Amino acid sequence: MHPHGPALRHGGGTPVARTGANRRWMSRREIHAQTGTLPDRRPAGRAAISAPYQSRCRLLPPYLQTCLLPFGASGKALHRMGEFLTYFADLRRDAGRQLPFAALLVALGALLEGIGVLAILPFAAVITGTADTQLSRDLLGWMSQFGIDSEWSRAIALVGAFLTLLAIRGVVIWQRDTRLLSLGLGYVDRWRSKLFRAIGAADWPTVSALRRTDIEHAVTNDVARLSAGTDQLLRAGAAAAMVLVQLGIVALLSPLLLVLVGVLMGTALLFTLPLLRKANLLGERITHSGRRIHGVLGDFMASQKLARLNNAEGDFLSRFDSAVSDVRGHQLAFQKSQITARLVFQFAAGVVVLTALLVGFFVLQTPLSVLAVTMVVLARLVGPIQMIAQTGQAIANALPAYGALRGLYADLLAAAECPTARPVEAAQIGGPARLSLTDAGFTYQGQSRPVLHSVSLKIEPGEIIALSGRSGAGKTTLLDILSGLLLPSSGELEIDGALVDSEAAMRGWRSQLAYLPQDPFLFDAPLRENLVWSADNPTDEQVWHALELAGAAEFVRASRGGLETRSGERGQAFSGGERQRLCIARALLRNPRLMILDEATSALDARLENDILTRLSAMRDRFSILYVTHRRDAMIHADRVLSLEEGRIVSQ
Ligand SMILES: Nc1ncnc2c1ncn2[C@@H]1O[C@H](COP(=O)(O)OP(=O)(O)OP(=O)(O)O)[C@@H](O)[C@H]1O
Repeated sequence: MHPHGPALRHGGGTPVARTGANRRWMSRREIHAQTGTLPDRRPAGRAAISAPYQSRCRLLPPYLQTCLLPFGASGKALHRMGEFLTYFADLRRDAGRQLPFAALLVALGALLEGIGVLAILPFAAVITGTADTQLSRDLLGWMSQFGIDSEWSRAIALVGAFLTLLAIRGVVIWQRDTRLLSLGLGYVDRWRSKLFRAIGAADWPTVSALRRTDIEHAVTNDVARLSAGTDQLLRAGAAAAMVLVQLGIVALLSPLLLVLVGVLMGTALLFTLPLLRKANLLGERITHSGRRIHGVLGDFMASQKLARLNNAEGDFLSRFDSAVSDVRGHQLAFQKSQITARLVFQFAAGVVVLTALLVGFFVLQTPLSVLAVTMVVLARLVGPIQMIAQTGQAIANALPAYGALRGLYADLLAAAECPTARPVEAAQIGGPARLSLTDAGFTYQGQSRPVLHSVSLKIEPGEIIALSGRSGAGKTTLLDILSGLLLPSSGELEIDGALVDSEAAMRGWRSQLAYLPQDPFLFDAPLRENLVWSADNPTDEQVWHALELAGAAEFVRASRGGLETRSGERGQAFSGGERQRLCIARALLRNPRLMILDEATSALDARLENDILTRLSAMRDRFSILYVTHRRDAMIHADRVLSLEEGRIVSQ
């Protein structure tokens, strides 16, 4: 056995189920623990976010469902409540140990607000010279124990106490608000980061099936909506605490008033309940139309040149306008319903305040100072209660964004490659690889027709093999299997005698090879960054050497910035042939044991292609080479030429 064989076999991770390309490396129980949701048992290969996304949510506990159903709560409403509870539990879990402290600050802030309001009573007593409540009498008595008897000394003491209270309240509220803000921001940051990681960790069939613009929309728009909703929810939590304390004060002053206020406030809140469903529906539509905007924009940017050449900008523009106007329409409808709710509530609140005043004065004969405090309390309650009602709408509107994020995350986790796989560095092994593929078959997810049928292929160390075949014959699919991106649906891949049959082994194998796809890719970054990106800190000397071998040194030297030249978006600053040569240099810097070129020299003229293949062939003591080409001239460098036809190797 090859000394490095076990490294390919092991690396941790237990497959839960393994059926060719549809593998699961994390159990459903694990996924549930991380996301609060259970992924479908459907294969992960086609995990594109379907729109509208069917979020799978943990349902409400059965006892709650039983309680709510008689009140006409529909299945959809229960589903939405379940989704909200899942979101809330997720937020709570994420806040972790910060939560009790934040809750303490919220409670303290609310209490200080309440005490501040109650301080009006002794003030009123001092100003009017009458202590008409027990609280004022107690406080005045307590002050006279300390010799604070005169009106002036009482007023000064009260002003001093009030200012101190205000200062403490300021500090607590500042602490509370900054904590809540960082809780909310941290939560959405972690969502962004875990999505990003999950994309990186998901297997190739899943990731390649995702639409790039859907991912962009999820990581930007959906997360931004979740952020706005979370921020409002946390602030509403603080407001709710304040409302509770102030209602406590009303209860202290006059329990009957409390009942009155409670009944009328409840009625006002009920006005907003029907709007929740609408807010949720509009949220779903905003998510859907937002994705369309990203999709059209992505297609337009990717096909700029073609769109201009075909005068097709108008088509993109009308699709874009239609999606933008849809989003605007839904947002406008949502804002209108918020405005309606606000106005309805303000009207109801006016009725409450006036009723409380009239009932208190004429029916209950409440003392004037108590009535004054009650009015202050009620006036202060209107804002927070209104905010709580609006938060309900905002959350209902943001829940579809949360559902989309959670669903995408669950799909990605279900397709996660073994997270503990430790790839073996090529430099540690060295020397060209021996590769053996036996009876490999492959069928793409959702397709009935196999792309590859019983393909067997051996590459000896240092061997150079050319692969040709018609378009669609399955060449790229075969290369993806040989490079450990796809697991064959049947058959086996062995590297140096070790079976590549697990995610860990696939990751390990990928770190030992260099793969040059048909479309050479460069980031919008300096050339140096582009070249050393996947290598192990090469020196400038090594970088230039690789550039020489790839036939790229000359034009890099000639460019004004040298290695610091920016390559532009997707390498636009260089021609197709130059990009290919830069990518070959990057591949060489990886010290690969197998070099795979999928028509990676197709943009070069025959002389340059010949030149580069000659130089690569001279390095067969370092790596084996497998290259796809259709040019007869290019095949002369190969020891063997294979031809693939309809998924079968027909000549060797
Ligand atoms: N992700 C995918 N999902 C479903 N089918 C796919 C996928 N990728 C490729 N196919 C199908 O598999 C077949 C082989 O594709 P492949 O890209 O391997 O061919 P190829 O020989 O490399 O073609 P070309 O020379 O045109 O690049 C094609 O019929 C293609 O439609």
